[in-house]
This record gives sequence, C-alpha cells and structure tokens, in this order.
Amino acid sequence: MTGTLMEGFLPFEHEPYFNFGQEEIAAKQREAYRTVRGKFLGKAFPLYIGGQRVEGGETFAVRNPADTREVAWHFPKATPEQLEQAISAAKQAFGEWRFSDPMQRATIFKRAAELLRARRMELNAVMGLENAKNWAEADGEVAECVDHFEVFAREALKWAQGKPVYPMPDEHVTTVYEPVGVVAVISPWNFPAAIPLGMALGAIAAGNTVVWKPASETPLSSLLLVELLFEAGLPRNVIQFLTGPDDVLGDPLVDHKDIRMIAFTGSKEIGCRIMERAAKVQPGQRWLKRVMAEMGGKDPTVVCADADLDDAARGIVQAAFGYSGQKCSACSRVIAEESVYDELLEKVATLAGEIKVGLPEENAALGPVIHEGSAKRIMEYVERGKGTARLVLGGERAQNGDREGGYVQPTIFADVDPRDPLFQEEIFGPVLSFTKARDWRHAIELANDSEYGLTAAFYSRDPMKINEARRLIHVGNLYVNRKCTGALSGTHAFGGYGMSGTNAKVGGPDYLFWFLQTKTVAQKY
Ligand SMILES: NC(=O)c1ccc[n+]([C@@H]2O[C@H](COP(=O)([O-])OP(=O)(O)OC[C@H]3O[C@@H](n4cnc5c(N)ncnc54)[C@H](O)[C@@H]3O)[C@@H](O)[C@H]2O)c1
Ligand SMILES: N[C@@H](CCC=O)C(=O)O
Repeated sequence: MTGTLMEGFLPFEHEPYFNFGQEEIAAKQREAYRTVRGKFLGKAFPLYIGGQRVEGGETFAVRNPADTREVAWHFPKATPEQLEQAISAAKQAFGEWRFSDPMQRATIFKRAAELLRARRMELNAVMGLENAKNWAEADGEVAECVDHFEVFAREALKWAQGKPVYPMPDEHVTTVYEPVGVVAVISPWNFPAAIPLGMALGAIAAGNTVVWKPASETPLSSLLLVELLFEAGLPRNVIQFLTGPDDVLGDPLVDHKDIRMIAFTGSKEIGCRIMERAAKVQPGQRWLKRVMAEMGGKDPTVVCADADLDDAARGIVQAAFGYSGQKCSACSRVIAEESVYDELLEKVATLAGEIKVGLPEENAALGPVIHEGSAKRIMEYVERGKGTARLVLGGERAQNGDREGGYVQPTIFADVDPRDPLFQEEIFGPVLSFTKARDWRHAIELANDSEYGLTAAFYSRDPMKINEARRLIHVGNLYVNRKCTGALSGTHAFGGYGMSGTNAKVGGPDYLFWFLQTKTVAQKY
C-alpha cells in the first residue's frame, strides 16, 4: 500500500533559493529581520520534555556574533534531573511511536515542509542573528530543511516496505526494518537548522524517539523546527528538546544506559570522545550503542593545467570564504599544477580581495566568525603561518565599525608545505592555503595527504584526468568542475571518509538504515 501512496507524491524538486537581487524579495528579508527582532529579542525560550513546555530555572544568554554586546535571547540550562526526565519520556514515547504508520510520519513531514515554506525568511533572520549567516547562506540552509522534510517523507515510506529476499519453496520469508530506540541528536552551531533536523528526521522517520541537544550558540534555529514539527502534527513526546551546558548534556547523555544511538555532527575531538565513551556498556544497558559521528574536514581543490581557471577561481573563493570558511565542506587547500599556479593564485587573491566585511543582517559578503575564542584560534594559525608560508592576502583581524565580534580578514597563504598545520589541520575560518604540485597526479597525491576525507573539488577539462580523480581522490563527496560546498539533500548524500567520520551520508538513499535494525521472519507453510 505504501508504494501506491508514495506514487501519489508530486515529483521531488529541490526548494529554489530566493533571489535577493530583486528589491521586493530583499525588502521582505529586511522586514523579516524587523519582525524577528520585535518578536524574539530578549525573550526566554523553553525546553520540551514529554510533550510539555518546561520554563523557568537558570538560563544562559545567546549573543549576536555580529556584535556580541547584543543579547539575542535566553535558553534554559537543563539540569541532570531534566536530562533524566527527557530520556525517560523518550523511552516511554518509543513504545507507541515505533508502531506509528509510516504514512502518518510522511504526512507530518510534508505538512512541515509546507509550514516552513511560509516561514523561510523568518528562520533566515533568526539564523542571521544567532550564527551570523548572511541572507544567501541562511536561505541555502533553510531551503535544505524544506528538502529534508520532502526527502524524509519519501524515505519513511520507502524503508517501510522492507526488501525482497531470495525465495524458498516451503517458507515465507520477509526482511523488514524496525526502529532501534531513543536517539540522542547532538549538533554543531554552523548549520543549526539543517544538520540537527537531518539527524532528527532520520531518527523519527524510522520510528525512533529523540533527545535533541542543539549547540548552545544557536538553539533558536533548532527550537523553531521542533515547534514546527509539533504544529505539523508530530506527537509532542516524540522529540525532547534540551539546552544547556556540556557537563550536563554531553558525557551524561552519551553515557546513559537508555540511549540506544547517538547521532552526532561536530568536531573530530568530540566525535572521537563520543565513540570511545559509547563503546562502554553501562550497568543495565541491553545493547551495544550505535554511533553516527560526522566530523571535520580539510577539503582540497585540485586545479589542473587544462582547467578553466576563472571558473576554478570563482568556485574556490565561494567555497573558501562563504560563511567565513566555517563549513566542514569549506575549501581550505588549493593544490594547483605548477604551470598555472601563479595565474590561479592571482585570480583567487583578486576575487577574495574584493570581499567586503560587514553585518550579516545587512547581507554582507563576510561576517564575523562565531565568537572571539574562534577568532583567536584562527589568528594563532595565521600568525604561525606568517613564519612558515608566504602571506598573499589578509592576515589580520578585520574591523566592522565599533562592533564587537570575531571579524577576521579573508586570508591566503601561498607555497604552503604539506607538513604545515595550515595544510593539515582544520582551521574553520577564512584562511586558504595554496600548494604547488609538479603535475596533476602529484596534485591528487597531495589532496589525499590528509587524515580527513570529506569533500574535494577537481577542475579539469580532460576526461582521462577526471576519471582518475573519480577513482583516486579519497573523499565522501567529490565535485568535478564545481565548488566543494553546497550538497543538496536527496541528491548529494553527504558524509566523509577517514577522520571526517562514519560516512553516514545524510540525505542519501541509505541514510535511514543507520536508524533501523533488520528483522528476518521465516514462516513455515
Ligand atoms: N561532517 C559534517 O557533516 C559536519 C557538519 C558541520 C560541522 N562539522 C564540524 O563541526 C565542527 C564545528 O562545530 P562545533 O564547534 O559546534 O563542534 P563541537 O564538537 O565543539 O560541538 C558539537 C556539539 O557537541 C556538543 N558537545 C560538547 N561536548 C560534548 C561531549 N562531551 N559529549 C557530547 N556532546 C558534546 C556541543 O555542545 C555541540 O552541541 C567542525 O569541526 C566542523 O567541521 C561537521
Ligand atoms: N552540507 C554542507 C556542509 C555542512 C558542514 O558544515 C555543504 O555541503 O556545504
């Protein structure tokens, strides 16, 4: 039956982006900022546990990274008792939600997509104030959330059908997929809507229940999606939403005996910590915990001598400096063949030199990094790099009037040695390194000289070189003749190799399998 009903869905299409170049669209985005400021600024938001809004108690302030003197809103500091209540509520809700009709799940997601389409500009503005994405970056992420709803609606139905097995003459055998239990969803601040939503939808589309722990820098972008799901008809006890300090919601959440699976996206350091802790079976725990850990990147762009250099330069600049380079997919290493190295470097430096620093709320090309701590860490790499490589652009903090924020100039280093931390370590800021390769094969070798393996771009017009790149470049997402950021849900299944994580591939055809276990039933006639 589900197959027939799925055929009733309209064909899938990615959500189109807003064209902010049109004045009436830009005016609506400005208006949405005014509305969000009026409606939310200074407000205190709740937790959700067992279907109830939970207010009161100690709170923490979320600050606007574009001017950290401004407090955007407040969120509760969940207590150990509330963590216990949330896990217990999720466990209880699992008893019912696990048997919910996949068509019901799909219908809720379709309805949520509709609701979000009407509120995209509002969510863009919330994100701009929380994590300093400019209009286009925020809009790309919110459009991805709409895509996630549409994709997971279809995936819920697809996996509910089970899979055929080779037949036996005297037995009826089925292979079906069942949910696993309570899933902890732990997410980073840089994609505060699309990343936790992807993990949470994976969990609930499969029939699991969720404890959703957003990053403390960006809780409202997450909360609004949880409330949108409730409005779309999701039973309110299926997601528990908790905010607060890592010492309450980090190790204790991961270690808890009733957590069946941890879906994590964030740094290598925390991902590895979760893997290790989750491996220990706690007293009373009746399963081995499953861990999905999607972590960092040190993503290369390889440019061959025969490539379209203007196109490559545009792709590099967008991927390296979009959202101040704070994407796991950001291009942080350019590896170019000797014969085009200088020309490409000049083109990239010219384009990057035109990037203006300003307010994300006013749609500036480059805003601040997430906070002062991050800016200081980035500047440590930059200062060290001045002694080990050739500084071509930037290299200093940037100013944005009298605003207080982690503003850093777009920075380019040339002639970076492959052993340099600039080449090997994830900086997570607007810092790009250039390294010269003898030839294109050497360039591929250098691209692979990394513990990470998330995304890569390869620019060439030669089909033979492209074939070799497809075969040899060791990453989860390889982009040929285009930039290495901007995966689309349902099409570019996203997740890396090596220390970039468990390669779960969100938005891909096998993603739901992560949240399921397989049951074989063999019945004698
Ligand atoms: N591979 C991907 O898909 C992907 C996507 C986005 C970001 N990232 C990576 O995320 C990182 C940036 O995000 P971040 O700074 O928020 O990462 P982070 O690892 O510091 O934090 C991620 C989340 O983990 C929580 N956390 C902290 N300590 C914990 C503990 N002991 N146990 C459980 N959870 C804990 C944080 O509160 C936060 O919610 C970068 O490395 C980036 O590459 C990866
Ligand atoms: N999915 C995003 C990256 C998310 C990580 O930060 C992209 O494809 O650019």
